[in-house]
Amino acid sequence: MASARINPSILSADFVNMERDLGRIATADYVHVDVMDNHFVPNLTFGPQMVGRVQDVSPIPLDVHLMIADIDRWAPGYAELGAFSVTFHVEAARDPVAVARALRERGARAGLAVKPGTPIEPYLELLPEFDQVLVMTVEPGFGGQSFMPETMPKLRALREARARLGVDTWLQVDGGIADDTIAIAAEAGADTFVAGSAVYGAADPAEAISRLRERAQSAWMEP
Ligand SMILES: O=C(CO)[C@H](O)[C@H](O)COP(=O)(O)O
Repeated sequence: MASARINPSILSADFVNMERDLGRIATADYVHVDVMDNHFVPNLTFGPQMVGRVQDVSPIPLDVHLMIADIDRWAPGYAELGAFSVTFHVEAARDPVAVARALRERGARAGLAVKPGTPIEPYLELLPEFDQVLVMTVEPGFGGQSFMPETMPKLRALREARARLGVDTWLQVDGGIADDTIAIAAEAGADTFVAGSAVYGAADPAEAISRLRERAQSAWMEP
C-alpha cells in the first residue's frame, strides 16, 4: 500500500495567519479545507473567495470538504478553483452521481462524505463514480470532538466493496484523528486521515504529521 495520507484541517489554523499556518503543514499530503455554511452544519467558516486564496498560497494541494446545503449548485465552482479534490455530503445532494461527474469534468477528484448516522450500504455500488469516500468520525461542524469508533464498520464495508469492484477509491476519515485513534481507523481500512487539533495543537506540526503517518502505517502492517 502507498504511504498513509495525512491531511491537516485548517479549521484548527489561525484564520488571520492562514498563509503562515499553511506553511507549517508543508510536509503533509493535502490541506483539508472545511467549507461550512451555518445551514448544513451549525458552524460557519469561509466560501470560494477564501478557498481561492488558499489555493494561491498553499504549498500542498487542496482537499476541499463541503459541509454546505444545495451541493448540486455550488460544488462545481470549487473544482473550478483548482482544488485537487472536492468532497460533498450525500445528505445534501439531490443527484450525487451528477455532482461527481461535474467535479471530474472540471479536473477535480470527486469525494462522497457520509455523516456518522448515514448508512454506507446504499452507496457501495457507486464507488466507481468516486475517487474518495469520507467517513465522518464525528458529527460534522466542529474540530476537537471525540472519535466515534462505531463508524468503523463503514470502512470495512467500503474496503470490501472496493476490492470486489476493482476500484482504487481512497478511504478517508475525519474527526478526532490523533495519536491514540489513527490506528483504529487504519486497521479498519482508512488510507487518508484528516487531523485538525492533533496537528495544529502540537508544538511541532511537522513532527505530529510524521508521527500520525507512522502510526497509521504501523497499524497496516500488524497481522
Ligand atoms: O470536518 C471537520 C469538522 O466537521 C474537521 O475537519 C474535523 O473535525 C477535524 O478536526 P479534529 O481533528 O480536531 O477533530
